[in-house]
Amino acid sequence: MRLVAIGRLKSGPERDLFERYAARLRPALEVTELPPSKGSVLEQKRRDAAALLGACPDNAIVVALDEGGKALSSLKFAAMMERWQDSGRPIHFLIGGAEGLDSSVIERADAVLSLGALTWPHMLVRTMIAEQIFRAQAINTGHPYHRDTRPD
Ligand SMILES: C[S@@+](CC[C@H](N)C(=O)[O-])C[C@H]1O[C@@H](n2cnc3c(N)ncnc32)[C@H](O)[C@@H]1O
Repeated sequence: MRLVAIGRLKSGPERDLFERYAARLRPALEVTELPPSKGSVLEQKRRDAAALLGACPDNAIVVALDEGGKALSSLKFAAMMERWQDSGRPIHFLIGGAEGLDSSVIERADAVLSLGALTWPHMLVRTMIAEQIFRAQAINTGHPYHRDTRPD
């Protein structure tokens, strides 16, 4: 399982929080950080997209993080994670840079996931997806970390 992101997560509280969740994940969540590209907005998006997709093997399940994607419940995300893991294919989560994801990434993606309609900075997106993967793991193993106690 791999997270591929544009930009570097520097030492500090954001990185500590990401690592707190990432350390709990089985299989491990490897991280590939790619340098932000230069050029016009369009060029940056295209170059970032080429780098992001270039980091994914052909058989990868590509999960693009984009605010325009599908906002799933944690239970639905957990069910998808279980299916993806059962497929035996490597799962790659993709996070865009300052200019967001190019349409070529959205087209290649097996799933486009939204963490809500708000735009989040990439370092928070990393932590949020790591936490949701951990939550999915807890749901799929019956661990009490996830309490499904909302009203019907
Ligand atoms: C700072 S945001 C980029 C914003 C960019 N201007 C745009 O319009 O997409 C950096 C990356 O974080 C991720 N991201 C930000 N907000 C998100 C959300 N609500 N849901 C899912 N991913 C999000 C996306 O991968 C995005 O490319």
